[in-house]
Amino acid sequence: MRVDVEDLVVTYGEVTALDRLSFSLEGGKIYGLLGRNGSGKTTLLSVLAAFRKESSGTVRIDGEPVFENEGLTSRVSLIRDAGETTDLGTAEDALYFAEWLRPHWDADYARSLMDLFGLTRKMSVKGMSKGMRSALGVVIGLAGRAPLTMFDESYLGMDPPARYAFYDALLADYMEHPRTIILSTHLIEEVSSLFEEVVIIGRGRLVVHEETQTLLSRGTAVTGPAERVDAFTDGLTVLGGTSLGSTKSAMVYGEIDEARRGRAAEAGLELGPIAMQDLFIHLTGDAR
Ligand SMILES: Nc1ncnc2c1ncn2[C@@H]1O[C@H](COP(=O)(O)OP(=O)(O)OP(=O)(O)O)[C@@H](O)[C@H]1O
Repeated sequence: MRVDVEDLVVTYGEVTALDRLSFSLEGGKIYGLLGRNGSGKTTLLSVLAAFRKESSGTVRIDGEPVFENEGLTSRVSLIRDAGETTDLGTAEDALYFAEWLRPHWDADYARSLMDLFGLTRKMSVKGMSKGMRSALGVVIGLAGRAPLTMFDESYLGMDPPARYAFYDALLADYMEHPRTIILSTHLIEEVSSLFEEVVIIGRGRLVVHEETQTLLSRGTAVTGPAERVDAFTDGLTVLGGTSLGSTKSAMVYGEIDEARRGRAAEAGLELGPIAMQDLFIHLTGDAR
């Protein structure tokens, strides 16, 4: 599903959570939504899911306004950090409700995901651990197959094996049933390989919206003898670096053109990729 956000403002009393935010997602991809604490990610996803009304600006999904649009309710799913369920009833009740709400619900798939995460239908939601609740939310989010499915740090409560099982399941199911998926996360390195595009927000504003590969191509690790690395990176934007003996590795932000690449090779320097997390820290460092 296509998502268009234009000049979106959301305020809570004196606090401006989203500040004239604009971007468009063409849909049919897995998107990463990144931002530091309080940057507005949850607020944005809540508006996209029609849980919250915009103060001003417009939000459209497949060209339709979102708020109080009943036609979109079954097609848009937001799984929040504590899962999508209330405290009441059992896992079975939660699955039953999700099946009722989601026209694309796949009951067999839900069953296999419950097994994967070690959940049983008779468990009371109230008695579940944080990780189990998150896993139940993930089951509901995946098996619902909503054309726009959003996970708001929904899997943070899960332990690493469960999280990796979620990433694998998500990718496999997305390949079979392509849809628009937005993942908000702080675990950037764990999930960044899933993202086709990344949206980074800071202080309620857009910092970057880019294809993942394009964003990653902006960062380069320059490694070699310390004094040659320093000479090569002089005048470039250096994000940070590490040294081991006389060898140094510096992280550079910005395009390195062919001529410079040639000079690096002549100087015996190695050029390699840097992690998305490092780019994120650089891009959002003072954007709180
Ligand atoms: N219900 C609320 N009432 C008042 N202020 C709120 C409310 N919800 C969010 N805010 C404020 O809006 C801003 C954006 O918060 P939001 O939860 O959307 O950010 P976030 O990027 O999801 O943060 P985090 O990564 O910490 O979960 C913050 O300044 C926050 O304090």
